[in-house]
Order: sequence, then C-alpha cells, then structure tokens
Amino acid sequence: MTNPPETGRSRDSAEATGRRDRSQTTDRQDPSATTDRQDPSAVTGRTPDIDTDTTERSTEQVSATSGGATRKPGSVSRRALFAGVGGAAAFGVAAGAGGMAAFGAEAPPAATDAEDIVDLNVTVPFYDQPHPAGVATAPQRYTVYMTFDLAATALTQDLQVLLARWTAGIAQLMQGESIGAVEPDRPDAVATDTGEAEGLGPASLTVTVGLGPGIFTDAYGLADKRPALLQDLPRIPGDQLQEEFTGGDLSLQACADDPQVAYHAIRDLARMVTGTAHTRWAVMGFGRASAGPGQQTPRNLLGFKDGTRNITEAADYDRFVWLGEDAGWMSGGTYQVVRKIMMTIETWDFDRISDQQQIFGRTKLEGAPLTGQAEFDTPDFAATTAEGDPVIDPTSHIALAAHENNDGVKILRRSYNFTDGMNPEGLLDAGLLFISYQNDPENFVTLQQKLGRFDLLNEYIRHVGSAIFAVPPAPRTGGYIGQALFE
Ligand SMILES: C=CC1=C(C)c2cc3[nH]c(cc4nc(cc5[nH]c(cc1n2)c(C)c5CCC(=O)O)C(CCC(=O)O)=C4C)c(C)c3C=C
Ligand SMILES: [Fe+2]
Repeated sequence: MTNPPETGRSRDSAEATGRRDRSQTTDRQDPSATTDRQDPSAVTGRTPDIDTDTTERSTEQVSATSGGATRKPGSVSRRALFAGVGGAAAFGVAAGAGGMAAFGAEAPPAATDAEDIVDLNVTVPFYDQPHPAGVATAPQRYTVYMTFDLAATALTQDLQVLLARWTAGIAQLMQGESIGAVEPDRPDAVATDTGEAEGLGPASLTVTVGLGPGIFTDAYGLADKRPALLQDLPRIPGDQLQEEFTGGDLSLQACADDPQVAYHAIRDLARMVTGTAHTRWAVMGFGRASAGPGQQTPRNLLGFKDGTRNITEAADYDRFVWLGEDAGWMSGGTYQVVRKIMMTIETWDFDRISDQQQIFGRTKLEGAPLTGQAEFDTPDFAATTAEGDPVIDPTSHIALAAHENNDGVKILRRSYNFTDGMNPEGLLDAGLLFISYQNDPENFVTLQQKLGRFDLLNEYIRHVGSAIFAVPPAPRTGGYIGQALFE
C-alpha cells in the first residue's frame, strides 16, 4: 500500500462535494437545528442546509484540473483571485502527480514552496482518499482545535446525523465555499453561514474529525464498534492535567493557511452540534511546529526548530500511522493524541544557551544535533567528549524520544504553537498544542512515559490537557465520516 501525504493540489469532483444533491435542496435550513430527530439518510452525502444561490454557482463550476492542481475559473469559491506567489502556472506544472501521487522525488509540492510562500487558493481533497485529510497533509500554518461532549439526551441517531452534516459541511468548506446563505433572502431567516470567510480562499483547509472513547458504549449501541486500541490514556508521570482541557467525545482539527478560514470552519461546524453536543475545550494554534515534505522546519515558542526528524516516508506512514485492513471499519484511519502543553517562557528566556541546547540535544539556530553540523545530520547518541561524557545528554529531549533509543518506534507529530494571552500572574500563557498520529496509541504512551519522567525539558513545560480520538478513514462520495459505525 502506498500512502503518500496528500499535499493536495486537486479539487474534489462535483459529485464529491455533493453539489448535485444540493441542487435538489431548495429550502434553507438552520444548520444548528439538530434538535429534531432526523433521518440520517436524508443528510447523507449532501449538506441539508445549502441555499439555492450556492447551489447554482456550484453547478456552474468547471474543473480545470491540471494533474493534481485544480482551479475553477468562475468558481463558487469565496475568493476567485489567486493570492500569493507561485500561482497557477507553478502548480499546474509541479503537481502533475495528483493528490494521491506517490510522494518523494515525484511528490507534488507541499502547501508551501521552498521559499515558504503560501498560496491561499489551494484545496486539499476530502472524499475518496486512502486516508483522512489533515494527517499526512503538509501542515498548514494555523489550526483551530475543538472538542465536544455529547449531550446527555443525545441518541445514536443524533450522532449519526451530526457526522453526516459535518461531513457535508466540511466538504464545502474545504472547497472554499460557504455552507449556505450568509445573507438569506427572507428578512426573518437566520444565516446558515456566519460569513467571516467571505472573500477568502480555501487556504488548504482540512478538517479532521475525531471520535472519542466515550461514544463507543452501549448507550449508543456502539460498544462492539470500538476501535481495538481506543481507550483513555493512562495517567503519565508528570501529568498536571486540568479537567477543562482534557477529554471529549468528538473533536475537530481545522488547519488552514489563513487563520480566519480555520476559525470560520470550526465556528460553522460548532453551530451544527446544538442539541446534540456541547463544546468542551478549544485551542487556537499558529506557527505550525512540524514540517511536511518540502517545507522548512518551523520553530516552536522556545525558539528551536521542531519537526526535523518526523515521519516523512510512505513506508513509515504505513508502519506507524495508518491502520491496516485488519482494523475493520477503521482501516485507513489512525489514532490522534492531543496534549496541551504550557511553557514557562519567561524562565526559559533567561536560561543560558548552552543549557537550552543541552536540553534538546540540538543547536538553536541551525537545529543540528550536538554531534553534527547541519540540521539533518543523524544524531550520534554514542559519541563521547574527551572526558568520556556523552555529547548528547541521555536525558535530553531527543535522546529520550529518538526511535534509535525506543525500539524503532516513531510517531507522526503535527503540532502547533498556541497562546492564550497572559495568565493571572501577568506571565505569557502559551505553549505547544502537541498533536500526534499513530496506529498504536501505546507508542505515544511509551515515549511520554519516558519524557515525563526524565526529560530535561520538563523544567520548562507542563502537560495540562490531554485527549485521544479515533480518526476514521476518509468518507466516500455520497457517504459520511464514520458511516460504517451505523451499518
Ligand atoms: C511523546 C511525544 C513527544 C512530546 C509530548 C513532545 C513534546 C515537545 N517537543 C518539543 C520540541 C522538540 N521535539 C523534538 C523532537 C522530538 N520530539 C518527539 C516527541 C515528543 N515531543 C520526538 C519523537 C522527536 C524526534 C526525536 C528524534 O528522532 O531525534 C525536537 C527536535 C527537532 C525534531 O526532530 O523535531 C524539538 C525542538 C517541545 C517544545 C515539546 C513540548 C512542549
Ligand atoms: Fe518533542
């Protein structure tokens, strides 16, 4: 199985966005009106609350596919203009391998090019992909991450309808479309789309849906569908978890190269949960702290390059990230672990540089291992100084986390910096929204158990939030995320 990170320069087909079905929808509905028990099949594969204006424009669209790159002249997208540098010509030529192309030498370029210039007109494919969007997708610059708890009154069918509505909404949002009328015709009507993304491009938006352990219970008749390795994470040494940033029955990870596009997606999707679920916690992240193929390695808020040694090879995705065919309905999906990690930034900023570099086992500017010269040099954990001391401290972050020292185990990190402003003490309230994907959550647990006990970095960080979710495979055209749960 070849499972490339989809750098996604193609647009889904008209069928994939459910436009045909929507053209049959003439009535405008409020997406938050989920309190009525609905027939999920009435929602499947289409957005139930699309206004006719949008539908008309959608059916006009002409797919100008050039390999994986697709642009739609006269398109419905909120902004028709090409933004940024590197525009259509560059994509048309470079992305010939398509959204599902094998990656490596022939891979389409990442969402950002070598100069890290963002094109806000790029879309990422959603339907009919081998894997869910937003995992292997080259990390976009911003995220809005939100979790939800199902309401005590929610029935299985409510969950089913919500997943169907989310799916249809996500498909449109990822195309850069609104999910309905911003300015309804009837003066007494409530807008379906909140409108703040009007005029903005798709910005490589992906929305990744997670299903928490709490939904796989007898209460929803889903106990026998529980993904084999999905269970609450154990307590890990050093955890200082706070209830308000922990857990959740459902999660949405929206990532985009425009923060307002990510925010808009979450806002519109969160409106749909009314009556079925409640928001639980959210984090707005910026400055992706991991790199995809072709992307420069970004920096975390401690000033170090983060993401240098991450999963990049297709074989490693298959081995460590994607669930195989033996995973039944979750085949092609993965497990998402999220940790809200606070940093004591002011203290860190007064630490001497040699100490900072010892903590990570890398240099600050270049990001080279202390045993090497350049960022991508392989660390030599056995190297010693003239005095016989290890060059890379065995309790440094990389020595503890590296696959060489963990029976070959790797995880895919897809983290973001975040800030919540100031805390009550007047200190910077910021840190890392650590997000990892793995086909066995135990791989995260094993690493974090070591890091939580021994990592020199622990003096400057605090894990205050934690959650785990199963991420189902990508939906098929006409279907919805997690559909197999209800069959
Ligand atoms: C349990 C997994 C991990 C947590 C939690 C974690 C937190 C965390 N990491 C940084 C900064 C860096 N991490 C780096 C490397 C790295 N980190 C993990 C795992 C966790 N990090 C792994 C598996 C690795 C790769 C190790 C290797 O193979 O060498 C680096 C070095 C650059 C890089 O390779 O990405 C930095 C910097 C912070 C700030 C943080 C919590 C706030
Ligand atoms: Fe790390």
